[in-house]
Amino acid sequence: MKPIKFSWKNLCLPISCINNTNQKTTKTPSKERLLLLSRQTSVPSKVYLSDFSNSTISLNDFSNSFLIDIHIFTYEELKMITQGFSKYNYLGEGGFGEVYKGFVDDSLKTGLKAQPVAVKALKQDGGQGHREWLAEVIILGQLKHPHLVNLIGYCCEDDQRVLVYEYMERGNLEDHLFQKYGGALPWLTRVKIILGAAKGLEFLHKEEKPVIYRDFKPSNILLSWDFSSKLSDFGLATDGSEEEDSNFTKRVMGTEGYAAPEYLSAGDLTTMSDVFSFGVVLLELLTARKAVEKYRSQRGRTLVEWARPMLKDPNKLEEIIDPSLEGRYSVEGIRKAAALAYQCLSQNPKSRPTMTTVVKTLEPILHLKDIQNGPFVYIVPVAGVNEVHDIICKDDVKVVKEETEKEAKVFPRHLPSRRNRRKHKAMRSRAVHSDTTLYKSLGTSLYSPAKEIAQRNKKNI
Ligand SMILES: Nc1ncnc2c1ncn2[C@@H]1O[C@H](COP(=O)(O)OP(=O)(O)OP(=O)(O)O)[C@@H](O)[C@H]1O
Repeated sequence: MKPIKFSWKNLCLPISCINNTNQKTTKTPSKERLLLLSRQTSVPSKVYLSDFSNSTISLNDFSNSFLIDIHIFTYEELKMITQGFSKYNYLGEGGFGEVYKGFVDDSLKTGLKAQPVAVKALKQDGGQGHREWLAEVIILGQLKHPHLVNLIGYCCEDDQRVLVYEYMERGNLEDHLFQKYGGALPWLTRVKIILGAAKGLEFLHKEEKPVIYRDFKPSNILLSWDFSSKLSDFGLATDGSEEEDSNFTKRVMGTEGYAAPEYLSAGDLTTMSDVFSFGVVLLELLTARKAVEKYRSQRGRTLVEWARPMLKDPNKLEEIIDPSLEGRYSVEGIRKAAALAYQCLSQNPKSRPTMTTVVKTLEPILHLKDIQNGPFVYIVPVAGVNEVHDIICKDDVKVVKEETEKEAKVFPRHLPSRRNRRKHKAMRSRAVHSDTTLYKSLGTSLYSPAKEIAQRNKKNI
């Protein structure tokens, strides 16, 4: 069930639209600044969302010198690369509009790398969509980071507003976490995903004018082939420059179940609101339960209300952890992550950690080796060694050996029956493959990245 969304997408926004010449302008504070910027030829300055409010200046009016590597497409070009927005290229639909896969190369624009792209076309329902589109262009056009989805270009033609992003092979986290694709996400993959998203948020918060993302949730976390995560959907983000417009900042926008209590009750929007939403997503990753599940009784309606009291109690914690992990996780890692979620979900924004602290807390969890029934134990038994040998390296084998010896000492006489052994193997195999893949992608001491790159080039991924 889709959570209710309250945003510009369903509220009318009293902000000027670009190219809207009928707009009544009571003041034009930024017009001069924008004209000045447009004439700059050397080092481009940053522009902020407020530069466009109450202004009749459009993005097209100045040379986009402030945007980094952004291409301007015509609507015809986008139609061509998506084969006429064909249903075969359809990726999905959000509040902004429909998303289609396409392919670009330098025959379309000089210097454009050959790559698949995601083309997001604004619904033609007028109103707030322009502001969302503009926020994406202004913010993602100027901020580049490995954990923010890369904006490749845009189209602004008559009423058409379209965004072109790098294509993310594995879609969004929501579909993986809530099992649209089947199979549970392994523990280390979850940690890798949430750490990447945390780094994206940290980067936004550390900007000179901190960017508040405002819509942190699994469907806005996109995943690449190796489960690297990137934040997308900056339509609700604000760069803090709109503070003076109380109508704008006090209006509550976001997605039900993720918004911070002080923002919901008083409209107080700070970077700590994002930290609260981050805590909700971390909780979703630990429990594989949705932030809002309508079928629950009124008392425990939200995930936070239900789970937060159990996060600090090691005995109760086990009760809320995603059962499909089947115990294959680091107990220490789970405890640290749960304690972190607890802090992020504090009612008092001042008690929440900054995203820098969040990143520092999560990073070591990725390297904890106390994974129960983990991949290292699996690959030793007689059957199956050869089949996984190709995907492991020397150091893996060393760890495997140590783990096996440790196990043999602790449980010398309780070997599993033949039937159970087989069951065990089948249960583990999924995690073995995925977590070994993850170690590879992390480039830890367990894996040599050069080998992977050579393999990928061979497969032409
Ligand atoms: N860059 C991308 N690469 C691959 N798939 C994408 C990309 N951007 C969006 N999608 C897919 O397109 C669909 C719609 O995404 P979109 O971001 O518009 O909405 P949403 O985040 O699902 O919902 P909402 O707008 O309510 O937040 C989703 O299935 C998403 O995974």
